[in-house]
Amino acid sequence: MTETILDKIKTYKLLEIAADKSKAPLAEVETAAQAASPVRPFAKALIAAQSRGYGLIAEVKKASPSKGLIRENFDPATLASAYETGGASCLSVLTDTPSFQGAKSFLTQARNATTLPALRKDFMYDPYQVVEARALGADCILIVMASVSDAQASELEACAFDWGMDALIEVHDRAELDRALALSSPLLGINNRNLKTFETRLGTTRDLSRHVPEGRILISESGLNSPADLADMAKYGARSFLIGESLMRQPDVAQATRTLLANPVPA
Ligand SMILES: O=P(O)(O)OC[C@@H](O)[C@@H](O)c1c[nH]c2ccccc12
Repeated sequence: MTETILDKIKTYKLLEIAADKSKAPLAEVETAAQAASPVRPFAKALIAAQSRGYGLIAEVKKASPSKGLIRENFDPATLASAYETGGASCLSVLTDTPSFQGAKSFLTQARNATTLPALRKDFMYDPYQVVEARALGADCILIVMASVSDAQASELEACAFDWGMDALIEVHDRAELDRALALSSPLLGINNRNLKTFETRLGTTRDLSRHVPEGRILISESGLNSPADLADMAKYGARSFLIGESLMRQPDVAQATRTLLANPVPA
């Protein structure tokens, strides 16, 4: 089989993690995590927002492997603050550098500029990264089912819970969804983008949503551009959204966020 972008990411990520561990051993990162800013409730913020309107996890995203540079004028603190002004419930901050031009420091900068809870958006394989996320201030971590085993997923989830954080479990197909439902996190993200091919179809949320049981918070992720897209996804039970590119391309991010969230379909 040919190597996918996800395979390439995993290869460099494991090397990065090994290098990070030799620079800052786990005990050191744990000490930093204990001293970090207290956890802000991430899932709760979405639940509260989607009972009144839409929950938005607004993504601080400079570039992506499929689109290249998305936003030239990029200051994580300014963007995060614009998202908060526009009514976002939570932040997502890319900390991966090789594929997304993100940085670990962006997470801390973005979160410190707001009162919003923040997701560390990165490819997680090792509990070390989860503790590191908390040390950077993260309130939630991402678990991409396409790139971890069941055992890894539950280990990462348990570590997030141990540190008081939430975990967003991301799926793209039925098999990943079934594996995700064996975990206990209520936060379930359906990624409309296939991370192996970059094909993006909102049909992914439409198709998979009917297999999501009651009690999970369904988050539609990627490729969402307009209020009409959100209304469409809401018909399928997703009232929370993870959105990056379409907001990052707007000159006035606060106004674009406000416009996107205005006039939610009734719950
Ligand atoms: O920029 P978009 O199309 O609005 O998508 C945001 C987010 O869903 C996307 O960045 C994403 C979803 N899952 C990921 C996993 C890793 C990196 C990035 C992602």
